[in-house]
Amino acid sequence: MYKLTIRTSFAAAHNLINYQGDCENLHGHNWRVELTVTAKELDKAGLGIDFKVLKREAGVIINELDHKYLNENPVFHDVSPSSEHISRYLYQRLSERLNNDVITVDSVTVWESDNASACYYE
Ligand SMILES: Nc1nc2c(c(=O)[nH]1)N=C([C@H](O)[C@H](O)COP(=O)(O)OP(=O)(O)OP(=O)(O)O)CN2
Ligand SMILES: [Zn+2]
Repeated sequence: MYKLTIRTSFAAAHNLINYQGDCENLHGHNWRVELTVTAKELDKAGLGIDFKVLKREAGVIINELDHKYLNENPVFHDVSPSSEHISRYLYQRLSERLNNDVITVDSVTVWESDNASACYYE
């Protein structure tokens, strides 16, 4: 088995809901996202999956969040747009697009600062 990881990022605004403190107010982050997939086997070029494909597929989903107010996204209407929920959302969307007989999304880690991240995996 192989684990492959790509990194990307997006900038967005949010406010936590059902939270008491500064973060209930509108503010923003430059979130960094790490996507890790497992590959059962390699192709003839020695690749589990081309990093270009991972970046492209992650980009499709990330672009929907980039420079947006996350609380306005229907996904986060009833769910606070915490790093935990963002990582779970990205995991689910990317699993739909990438999982096949060879490739499985392993985890999505979302960093909201240099020192704080949330990782979702199943
Ligand atoms: N488990 C989580 N905790 C917090 C989340 C989260 O998504 N998951 N989010 C926040 C807020 O988004 C907030 O913006 C972060 O605030 P804070 O930790 O205070 O970040 P700062 O960059 O301001 O760091 P400090 O140096 O601690 O001021 C909060 N918690
Ligand atoms: Zn925040």
